Amino acid sequence: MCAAMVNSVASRSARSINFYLFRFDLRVRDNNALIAAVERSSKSDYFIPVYCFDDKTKNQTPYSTTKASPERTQFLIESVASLRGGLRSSGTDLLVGVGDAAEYLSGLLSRVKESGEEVGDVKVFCQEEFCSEEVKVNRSVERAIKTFNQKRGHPNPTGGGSIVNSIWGSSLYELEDAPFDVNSVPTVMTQFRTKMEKNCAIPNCVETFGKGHTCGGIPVILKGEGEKELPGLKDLGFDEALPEADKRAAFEFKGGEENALARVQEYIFDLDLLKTYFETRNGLIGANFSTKFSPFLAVGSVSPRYIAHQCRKYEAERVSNKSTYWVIFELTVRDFCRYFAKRFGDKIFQLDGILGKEARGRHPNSIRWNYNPALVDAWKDGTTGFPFVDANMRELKATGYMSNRGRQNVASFLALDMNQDWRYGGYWFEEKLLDYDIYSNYVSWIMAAGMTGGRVNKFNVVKQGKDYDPKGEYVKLWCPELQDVPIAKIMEPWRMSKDEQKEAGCTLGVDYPNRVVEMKTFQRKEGKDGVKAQRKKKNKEKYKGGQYSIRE
Ligand SMILES: Cc1cc2nc3c(=O)[nH]c(=O)nc-3n(C[C@H](O)[C@H](O)[C@H](O)COP(=O)(O)OP(=O)(O)OC[C@H]3O[C@@H](n4cnc5c(N)ncnc54)[C@H](O)[C@@H]3O)c2cc1C
Repeated sequence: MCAAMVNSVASRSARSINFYLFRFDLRVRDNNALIAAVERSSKSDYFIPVYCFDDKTKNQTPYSTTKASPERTQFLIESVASLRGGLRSSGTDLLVGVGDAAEYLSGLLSRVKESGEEVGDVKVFCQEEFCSEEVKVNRSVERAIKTFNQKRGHPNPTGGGSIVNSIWGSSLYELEDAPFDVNSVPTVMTQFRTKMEKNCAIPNCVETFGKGHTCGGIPVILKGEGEKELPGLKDLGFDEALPEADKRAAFEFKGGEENALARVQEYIFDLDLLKTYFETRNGLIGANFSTKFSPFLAVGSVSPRYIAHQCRKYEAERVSNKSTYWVIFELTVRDFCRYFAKRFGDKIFQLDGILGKEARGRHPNSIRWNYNPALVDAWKDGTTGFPFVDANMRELKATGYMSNRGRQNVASFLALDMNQDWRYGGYWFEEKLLDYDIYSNYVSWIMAAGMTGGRVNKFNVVKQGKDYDPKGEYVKLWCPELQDVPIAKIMEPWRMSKDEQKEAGCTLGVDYPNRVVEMKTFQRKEGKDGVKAQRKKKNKEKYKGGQYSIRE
């Protein structure tokens, strides 16, 4: 149908409605998808920011986990509250629903229509997400609005092919600048990073929503909706009150954009920690060995570009070194996970990852996966008898955080030492992590399990414990029963004699568990793709300074 005909059917007084559906981009600053949506709307259109809480996070997954912990849900509530505050300061509001987004949006539309107001075209904008659950939400929103259009006899019920408009966002590098198409996203991080750094500059931040743009308001009938209180934990299926936070927790921040920006300012400038990040990043205890930006990035309270620009500012004002670059490097790893998921979609959730079932038994990385509930439970509870694994798993369970070093070790241990279906680990992380991010989590898991086809990093959890926790402080923090075990044996308590166990007040099998599995000696592939060869190559790759570029 041509535009002239559409205009002739829709009344002149009808105002179009553009929804902006927030998901993992809960911020008003440097939100390029939000700004693009405003730019695609006319000032005479209504512009309605919306967030819909999932009320099914308490449901069981096929891996006997839930979709979120109460702690992460609380962090999310704080983040949405902060977003609403930010939108209000920008002259609009945030309408908040609980449950199905499609039902919520069509309910809002019906209310506008029932108020007697004539509704023009309806569009929904959102940040692009590319795994099945989010795509399913988009499809059901598309269907619901099409049905609304059909019922009201709109001449163009399908919105000309796309009612829902997904816009790429929350990455460091812009998709359209990438020197490859989506089907050729490199599957090896080093290749991805080199290509991005060589060919792309990190774009400038976009202006804060509401500053440079005037957008249409919210229909009068829906104004009260924005005044509704946000749901609490109980409305989302959890107990009202959270258990008291563990005093040993490394992450002790509240959610929200202001808190995210405050943490960026604190870490980079106030505490002046950026210049030593490379040396401290493998730490295990406390808030400051790494940035702790991840929970904020996961819900989108801050953008990676904003962080990159703050790093560049720091470099200009204070010092530029390997550490200042390395935070950008890590954000590039985050990008890698997003781009990888964009290319492979739901394969990141599948047992054989991108290798596919057909490679089972034939690919060098192939594994015969098992599922032994007792072993998986021991892993989850931190009772495997391997102190470095147990300390990390107990920290995750008690606090929702685990260092990157810890995550790599426990993932490798579950998948490659215990040989358990890695998805039990992926889903457990999904439930527990405060910084759970669909792409970073599942891409990291399939990489840990060797299911991307690249190099397999099998971690020796005893050696890693000795290297990264040489005094056993971290292990003792989370496994206090090992407090008096001699330091030489703290990562392998099974080497203690009966007398030593008695002296340490730690009898194996009574005070601390016996090992649930033997650690395997893993036959690594050698040759040009082998671990030794790769390591040699890596050691040659010296830091040459400022490898990323930024649009000033
Ligand atoms: C099995 C496994 C699962 C993981 N699951 C998640 C997850 O659900 N959410 C998540 O944000 N990170 C995940 N990571 C990556 C990493 O462990 C965390 O991002 C990091 O520990 C968060 O702490 P930080 O913010 O202090 O990180 P920093 O070391 O300060 O790094 C700065 C930022 O860079 C990004 N980053 C750093 N390392 C990685 C990485 N390996 N992969 C992707 N991004 C990275 C994060 O956004 C992080 O906030 C996972 C890693 C593994 C091995």
